[in-house]
Amino acid sequence: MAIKRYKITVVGAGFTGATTALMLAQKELGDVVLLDIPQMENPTKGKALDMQEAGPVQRFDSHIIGTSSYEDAVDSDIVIITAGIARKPGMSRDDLVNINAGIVKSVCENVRHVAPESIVIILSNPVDAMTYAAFEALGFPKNRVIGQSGVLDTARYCTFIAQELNVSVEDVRGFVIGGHGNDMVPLVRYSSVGGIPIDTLIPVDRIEEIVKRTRVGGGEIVDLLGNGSAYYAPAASLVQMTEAILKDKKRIIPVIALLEGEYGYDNLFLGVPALLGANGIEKIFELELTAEEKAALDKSAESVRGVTAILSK
Ligand SMILES: NC(=O)C1=CN([C@@H]2O[C@H](COP(=O)(O)OP(=O)(O)OC[C@H]3O[C@@H](n4cnc5c(N)ncnc54)[C@H](O)[C@@H]3O)[C@@H](O)[C@H]2O)C=CC1
Ligand SMILES: O=C([O-])CC(=O)C(=O)O
Repeated sequence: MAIKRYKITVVGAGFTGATTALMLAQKELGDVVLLDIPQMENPTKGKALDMQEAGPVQRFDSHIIGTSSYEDAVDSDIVIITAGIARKPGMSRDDLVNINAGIVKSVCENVRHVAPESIVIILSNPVDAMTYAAFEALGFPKNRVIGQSGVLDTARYCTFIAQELNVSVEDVRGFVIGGHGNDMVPLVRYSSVGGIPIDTLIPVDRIEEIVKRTRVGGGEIVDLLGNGSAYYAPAASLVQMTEAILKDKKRIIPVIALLEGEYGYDNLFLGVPALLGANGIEKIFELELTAEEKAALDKSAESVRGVTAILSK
């Protein structure tokens, strides 16, 4: 019986990339290729070897290698792109657009050649625009180019709801859609705890606080860290998306997808609820929105469109 070992390449071996690689191995989702620039080859090899040596203790058999050669990424099933600069306190994600667009495009040129059948997940910021840049550079069908923001933003939102009510995070459900910026749209009406709508459990002013804190959740961590941005929850989010695809789980989670008319937007990558399975994005769900929710989404879409437009300048 031939059992396939999946190959997952993580480009960028910094905080998010290295954490993702370890979490992927811990879950034995496949063999992991951790890839960074030639100047970082030895540290990348060192991180990979260190992770590999956790295998006997944590009982995983995934192979992890560190490299700067795209030859090692040949025929990857999934490629996760975390390459790029992270923001520092006082910066917005959008400030990274020019430098990270160059990096993401050059990474995608390589990925296109060595792993033409792969499904690519982008993390680099500003991630909505970077997913657009990746889509153009890869030339892959839209179902195979996916950005990560909604899993993370929803995780933050659910964390705050669970803390507010002192209940298990396992029972909290919610959705954050829109762009990965301060205009993102946590959908209170679609949020529940143990099936009970949160607006019957939490006072309006407290819900507003939770929504506000979610919107600046990345900035809260940036300010605390002082010299970089979040990586544990972002890595966990990438791993959840990878697992949904490799196990063909048909999970419904918010991801950044190319919209071609959905929600009234065209030619725009934006966070929306989607079905993730073996073919990547298998379906986009169009939720019914109130006028207020749609206005909030329009505002978020507008700011993503503004940053994405910088790419063609
Ligand atoms: N979408 C999201 O929800 C999130 C996005 N991010 C973004 O992810 C990116 C990475 O963040 P961190 O890992 O914390 O940064 P980091 O600075 O720790 O790591 C970035 C790595 O990318 C590498 N790199 C740069 N150019 C490269 C190239 N051409 N090819 C391969 N590797 C290259 C660097 O050498 C470095 O090791 C940032 O842009 C950050 O803003 C971070 C967290 C969440
Ligand atoms: O805030 C940042 O720059 C990193 C990120 O996207 C997040 O943690 O949400």
